[in-house]
Parts: sequence; structure tokens; C-alpha cells
Amino acid sequence: MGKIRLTTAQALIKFLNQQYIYVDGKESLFVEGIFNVFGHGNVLGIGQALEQYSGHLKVIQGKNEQGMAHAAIAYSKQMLRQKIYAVTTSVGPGSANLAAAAGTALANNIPVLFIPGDTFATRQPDPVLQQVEQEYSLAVTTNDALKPVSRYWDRITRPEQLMPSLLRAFEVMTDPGKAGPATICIAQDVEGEAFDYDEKFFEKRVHYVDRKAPVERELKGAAELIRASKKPVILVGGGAKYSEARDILISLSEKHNIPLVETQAGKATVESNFKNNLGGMGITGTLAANKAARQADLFIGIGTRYTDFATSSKTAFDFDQTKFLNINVSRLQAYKMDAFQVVADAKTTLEQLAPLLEGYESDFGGEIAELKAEWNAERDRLSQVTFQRENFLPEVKNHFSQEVLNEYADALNTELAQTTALLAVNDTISPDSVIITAAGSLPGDVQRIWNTSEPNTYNVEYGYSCMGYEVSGALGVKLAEPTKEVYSLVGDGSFLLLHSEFITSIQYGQKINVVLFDNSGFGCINNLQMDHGGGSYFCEFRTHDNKILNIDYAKVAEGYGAKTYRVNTVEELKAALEDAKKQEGSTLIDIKVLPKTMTDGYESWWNVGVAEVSDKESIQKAFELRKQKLETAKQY
Ligand SMILES: Cc1ncc(C[n+]2csc(CCOP(=O)(O)OP(=O)(O)O)c2C)c(N)n1
Ligand SMILES: O=C1C[C@@H](O)[C@H](O)[C@@H](O)C1=O
Ligand SMILES: [Mg+2]
Repeated sequence: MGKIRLTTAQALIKFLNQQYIYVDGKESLFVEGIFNVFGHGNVLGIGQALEQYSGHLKVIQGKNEQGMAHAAIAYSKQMLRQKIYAVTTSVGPGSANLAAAAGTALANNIPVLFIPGDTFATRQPDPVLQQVEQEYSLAVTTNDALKPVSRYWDRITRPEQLMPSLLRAFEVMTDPGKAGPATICIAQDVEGEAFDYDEKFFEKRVHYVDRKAPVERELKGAAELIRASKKPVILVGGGAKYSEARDILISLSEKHNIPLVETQAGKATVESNFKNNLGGMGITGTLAANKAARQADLFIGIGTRYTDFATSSKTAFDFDQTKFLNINVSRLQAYKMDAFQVVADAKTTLEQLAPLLEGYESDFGGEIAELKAEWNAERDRLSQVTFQRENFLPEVKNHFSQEVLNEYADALNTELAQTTALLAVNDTISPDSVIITAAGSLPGDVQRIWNTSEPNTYNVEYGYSCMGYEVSGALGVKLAEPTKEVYSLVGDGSFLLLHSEFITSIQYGQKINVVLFDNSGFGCINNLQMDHGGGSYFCEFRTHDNKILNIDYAKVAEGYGAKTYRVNTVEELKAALEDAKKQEGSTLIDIKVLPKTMTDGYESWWNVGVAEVSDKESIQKAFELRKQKLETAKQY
């Protein structure tokens, strides 16, 4: 057998160039490129290998390891998990910075390849710079912290170990049932060590993503359940989106008059204006979707993990009458809610179910249209919220006095409500634009009131809800959708936490638009504490002498070289959005909005850990309310 002498890192890069994916008869390259932040843990090994031969890989210099990893995750998510970027970091702090992003990829089932450097395999220079030198074992390094947040994890301490390790990583990343982050840590000395690799290892390799079909028992059982139900409701989860089940979902929903409701990951599988799409369900859901779910006698969960946000902490249903039918490529997920399980691809299953449902119609009649009309009227109201200096009732009520709301209006020089601003953005940007967000109050707002006009225009990460994904991820979306405008909807808190890849977007001419909603605080967490009887405690951004912070984010971004706008009214916002469309480079719109003006309520509930004993009567009351609510919840 022919051999080729390469360093471990050179072998890695050569292999990455040869990986293909095969989906629905189409073959394409699986690894698009590689993000890097070089340090002593990877520059001499992986850096050298890339400099010598990078092949087709696009090599992008990141600015923060978490940030560039978020960009890679958003890219993969936007590509419906059919193409990835790899991410290489140095050792120690560089790899530690991957942890939050790895969790994001794992919770969202997104394939991405992480390649952090590791300490010396020979141990000769121990402790090398950035080695933590754990006392109980020299075998433990910072990279062990990535184990719980990786779907596959390995450490390479000999060059030949790379071969089986890469095969496992690619098998995991290209399996829809277990897709997630694969982490291969390579000892920094081993990156540069040479080995006579079998040439065969570097031949073109195709990973087949075949659609798993349901067995006859599953199909028959599912059809019987649907035919016996009067009010079935379909929950469209992320799995439905990745399976590209839009057309069959629309056809089944129309034909049998079954409402669709969406999870965050499933939103924009089917566009919002489809007549039977009632929008987001659960804690941050629409009233229409939550009312439909409450009536369901059969709940059909397609490609969903049933997170607490989707199920209102398992209180969204009438458990005495609702049966569950789950269609999921993951057996683990299909088992949830004591459902009848179909462990198979969503699109294939629905297509095979279609002929078995001939003649069936739900009892919803005109109710779906009524629920949708009622919600559309509420959405209209939310688009026109007008602040008043007296007796103003914001969406989140009874937290801030009028005096405090006026103080914010003065400090931020704004009377803009968040919902009004958000819907102005929705109305003004072009319908094929892609939005991205992840944490704070914006994900809830967009799940409820953002109308998607086209499929796959909604890249919201709410499995890990990781602050920092919003701006960094926008770069990844832009790489995936070079001809579309990309809008990062981000709170001031998340922007402050991490926006390093905004600079990378400017550096590489990858235009993104950051739409920053500044309410001067961790608004949603402030809501959470006050909703549960607490005071306003360390969630507002106030100075030591209690003044509201007013940060000029436009000026910050101007310093990076972005085109920026300061906005305090709807008119200014619309004008800024129009002008931003004309720009070639990245933009930032700094919108000052009033706190407590995000959406709230709509018959949802979140189970959170309230203090069982406290010196505040309001907290004791919140604890009692939680106890009562839990009596209506499914226990597991
Ligand atoms: C990395 C990370 N740290 C902490 C949190 C907890 N957290 C969730 S939302 C939030 C505040 C978000 O503030 P901002 O972005 O201003 O959004 P707002 O709620 O004000 O709209 C915090 C601290 C998180 N989700 N992610
Ligand atoms: O703790 C949290 C509360 C949610 O409202 C928020 O969106 C999320 O980011 C979070 O971490
Ligand atoms: Mg905020």
C-alpha cells in the first residue's frame, strides 16, 4: 500500500479536503473552511500545515474562540447541517473559550469540528505555558472540560491515532440522529510529528445521509392515532427543518385541516403567512398556538426535543386527554412525553403517512383561521405601542413605576417600545433577509411576532440561549448566504458580552447588519426576578450613584469601521434600515428602547427555582403559585 509522509496536522488538513456529503442524490463538499485563532498550541502545527496546503478550505482568522465557533455553528445551522467550518484554537485558555460554543452546538444538534491544541504528549517541558498542571493527574488538561459539551471527544497523542479519530468524528457529524460537535484535541508536539500515512486514508470519502424510513408498524400506528383524533396539532421542530419537510407539512395541514405550531428551531420551516401556521408555541409562544395546543387530543411532535420553552414546562397540554405521537430520527427524543414513537426521518414519514390519511379531516373547522386572525390583531397592537408620560401600561406590568419608566425615557432619550421597533424592522427589511438572535428578550419577541415570509430565514439559537451567538453567528450566516442581507438582532447585554466577530465581518468584507436594542440592562432577567417577587437587583445597568448607563454603541462600532446609525424613533429606524441596505460593508443600528416593552404572557408558564423561604411576602407568594402550577404539570 502506498504511503505518504506527513505531519499529523498536514494529514488532518489533507483529510478535511476530501470529505463529501451525499443528501437526496446530491454530492457536495462537507468542510467549507476553517476558523483560527493561532497561539503556540496550534500555529506551528496546524498553522504550518495550512500555510503549506489548505486546498479548497477557506481560512478565516477569528477574534475570539467562542465567537468564531459561534460563527461556525450558525453557518452549519443555516446550511441545514450539510456543510461545516472547522475551528482550530490554541491550548489552555484558547480551548477553554470553546466551551460555551460547544454547548451551543451540542444543545442544538449542530455538527461542527473543534480542533484545540493540547499539552505536550512527551511531557518533556511540563508544565508548558498555559498547562493547568492538575495535581491529581497529568493526563487532565483544560480540554477535558470540553468532554461534557462534545458529542464526540478525543485526544491525539500519536500521529496514527488521527485516522480512526477523524472517521468517528465525521460519522457523528453526518448522522442526523446524533449530529453535534466533534472535538479532536491534538497534543502540540504531535501536530508537527511525521508519520507514514496510508495514501488510501486521503482518498475521496462520501458520507451518505440516507433518509431513514418508518417501519410498517410505526406507520400504521401513527395513521390510526391521527384518524382517531378530533383535534390533532403538529409541532414543527428543528428536525422538520433539517429534513426539509416544508412542502409535505403544508400539504398535510391543508388537506386535513391540522394547525401547525413551531419551536424556535422549527420556525421558518413553513413561512408565517401559511394559513394554518399559528406560530411559536410555549413560554414565548403566541396565544393562538398555545390555545390550539391546550385543545389538542393528539399532539404530533416532529423533530422536537420538547424543551421547557416549547411545552411551558410541561403545562401546555391537558394531559388527561392529549396523546402524543413523535416523529424523530433520534430514539432518545422520540421517547419523550410517553409518545407513540416513529424513529425515522420527518419528511419521509409524512410522505408515507399521506396516503393512509385519505379522507380524514380534523374537527378544527374555521377555528384555526379565527385563532390566527385574533393573533394578527394582537401583533398589530404590538406594532403601535405608544409611550406616555402618565399612566403608561407596558407589556411587562407592575415592575417599574411611571417615574422609573420616565427616568429611562429621559436617560436614553427615547419613547420607543421594543415591540414597535422590532415590527418596524420586520416590515422594512427585504423578505428574504435572514435574522439571527439567541438570548435575552428578543428570542421571545421574534418567536411570537416576527413574520417569516420565506423558509430558512430565521436562525435563532434557543437550545443553549448563549449570549454572544447573535453577532458572531451573523458572520456564519453571511458566509452561508452571501447574496442575502443578514440582521443580527441583539440586546445591549449580549452585545457587551461578545461581539468580536463583528470586526471579522468588516475585515473580510462579509456584510452583516447589527440591530442593537439598548434598554440599558439585562432586561429579561430583570423581568424574571421581579415576576417572582424580587426587587430590581443588579440587572439594570446603573452607575454607582444609580444613574442609568447610556452607552453610545454607534460610536463604538464606528471605531471598528462600520457604518452606524443612532435611532430613537420609528421614522429614524426605518430610514437607517433603508440606508443600511445600500451599504457594502457591515452596519450597526443603535436603537434605544424602553425597558418592560417586550412581549409577555399569552397563557404560558416557566418552572424556575423560586426561593422556598424568604423575608419577602411577594417571593413567598411566588413560591406558592409555582407549587399550585406544578400540580397541573406532567411530572416527567
Ligand atoms: C453566555 C450567557 N451568559 C448568561 C446568560 C443569562 N442571560 C440570559 S439573557 C441575559 C441578559 C440579556 O440582556 P440583553 O442582551 O440586554 O437582553 P434584554 O433581556 O435586555 O432584551 C442573561 C445575563 C446567557 N443566556 N448566556
Ligand atoms: O435565563 C435566561 C432567560 C431567558 O429569558 C433568556 O432568553 C435566556 O437567554 C436565558 O438565559
Ligand atoms: Mg438589554
